[in-house]
Amino acid sequence: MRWLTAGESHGPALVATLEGLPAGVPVTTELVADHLARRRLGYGRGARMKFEQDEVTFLSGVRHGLSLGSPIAVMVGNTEWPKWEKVMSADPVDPSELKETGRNAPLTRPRPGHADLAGMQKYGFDEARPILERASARETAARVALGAVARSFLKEAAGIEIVSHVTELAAAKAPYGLYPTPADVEKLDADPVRCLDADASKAMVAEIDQAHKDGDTLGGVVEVLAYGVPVGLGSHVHWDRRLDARLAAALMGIQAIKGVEVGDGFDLARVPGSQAHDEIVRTDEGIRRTSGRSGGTEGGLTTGELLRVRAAMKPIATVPRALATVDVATGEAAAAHHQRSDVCAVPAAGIVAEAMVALVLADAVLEKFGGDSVPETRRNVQGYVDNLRIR
Ligand SMILES: Cc1cc2nc3c(=O)[nH]c(=O)nc-3n(C[C@H](O)[C@H](O)[C@H](O)COP(=O)(O)O)c2cc1C
Ligand SMILES: C=C(O[C@@H]1CC(C(=O)O)=C[C@@H](OP(=O)(O)O)[C@H]1O)C(=O)O
Repeated sequence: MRWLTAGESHGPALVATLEGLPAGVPVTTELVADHLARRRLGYGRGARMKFEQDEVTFLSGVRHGLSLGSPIAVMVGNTEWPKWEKVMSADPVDPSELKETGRNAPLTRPRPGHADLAGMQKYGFDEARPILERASARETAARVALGAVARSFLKEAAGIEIVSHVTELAAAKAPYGLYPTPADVEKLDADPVRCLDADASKAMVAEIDQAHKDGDTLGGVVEVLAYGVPVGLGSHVHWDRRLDARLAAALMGIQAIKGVEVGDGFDLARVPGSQAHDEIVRTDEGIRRTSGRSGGTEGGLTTGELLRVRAAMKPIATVPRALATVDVATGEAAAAHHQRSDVCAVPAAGIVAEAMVALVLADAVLEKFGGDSVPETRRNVQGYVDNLRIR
C-alpha cells in the first residue's frame, strides 16, 4: 500500500491518493467527513476551525460505498479558498490585484519553531508564505481522510480498532494506566480535550485558559491504542521492517511531534528488568501477558497484546506574545509575524496520530496477509490465527 498527499493550507483543496487497498472496504463520504469533524474538535483551537468546513469529494476508487481495489483519490476542499484565490493563484496575478486582497504582505519575520526560516533558506524564498503554506498542519486533514479509509479496512478485514486520548497537556496529566476502549470513543470526542479522566480534563482546560490569557501556546502528549492486532505484524529481521520503527516514523512525521514512545517507553529505561517486561503466563484463553508495558511489540513484531504508542507535541509555534526573530528584509531584530493561531492543538493531533497508526497497520496487515478483496484478506487473517502453532 502506498499513499501521498498534496495541497497548500490556503489553496483550493487538499488531495490524497491511496493505492493498494483491496476491494470491498466500506467507504463513504460521510465516514470520511465524520473523522474530519473529529480532527476539528478540541479546546484551544483557533478561529479558522470555526468558520472553515472540510468538503469531502471522492474522485476515484470508491463506488456505491465500497472500495474498488483501484487507486483511491479523495479531495478535501478548503472553503476559505475564495478569500485566497489571488494570493494562492497557480497563474501569475497582477501586483495591483494582489495588493487589493490585503493578504499578500511579504512575511519576512520568520517564526521560531515553524518551518519559516529554514524553509526560506533552503528553497530560496525571501518571505515565508511559500513555505508555511505546505508546512501547515492543514495537510493533516488529507491524512485523516485516508486514515478513515485505512481504519475501515482494518476493522472489516482483521477486527482491529483504534482509539486515542490525550494523556498530558502542559503540566496536567491523566492517571497512568487509563486505557480507553472503542466503547469510550463517543465520550472522548465529547470531552473538550479528549481525556477520560474528569479531573485531568478540567486541569487541561485550565492550562489552556491560562495560556490564552498569557498570550502563550501549549503542547502535550497523545496516546494511540489499537485493539485486536494479531501477533506477528512487522518483523525482527531488518530495521526497516520493525513495526515499532515504522510507527515511530509515522508519528514523528506529524507536524510538531518531537517525541515518540512505544508502551511505557522512556519510563522503561528508569526501572530494572524485573519491572520492565511483560511476563508470560498460561491462561484459559491461551498464552498471555501479565502486563502491557511493552506496548504490544517485542523485537519489532506485534505480540497480539494491546498496541500502545504515544507522541509528544511541542507548543504551537505562532506564539501570540511574539518571539524574537530577525526581519530578513532589513536584517534588524523584530517580533515574529503573528495573525491568528491555535493556542493548543493536542486533541486534534490525537486524531491525526490515529490516522497515521491506521495507515501503518493497514500496510502491515496487507504485507503479511495480502488479498485483493476484503473477504480474501479476512480468510487469510483467520487461517493464520487458527493455525498458530503456539498459542
Ligand atoms: C493539528 C495541528 C494544528 C496546528 N496548528 C498550528 C497553528 O495554528 N499555528 C502554528 O504555528 N502551528 C500549528 N501547528 C504546528 C505546526 O504545524 C508545526 O509547529 C510546524 O510545522 C513546525 O513543526 P516541526 O518542527 O515539527 O516541523 C499545528 C500542528 C498540528 C499537528
Ligand atoms: C487549518 C488548519 O490548521 C492550521 C495549522 C497551522 C499550522 O501552522 O500548522 C496554522 C493555522 O492556520 P492559519 O494560520 O491559516 O490560521 C491552523 O488553522 C487545520 O488543521 O485544518
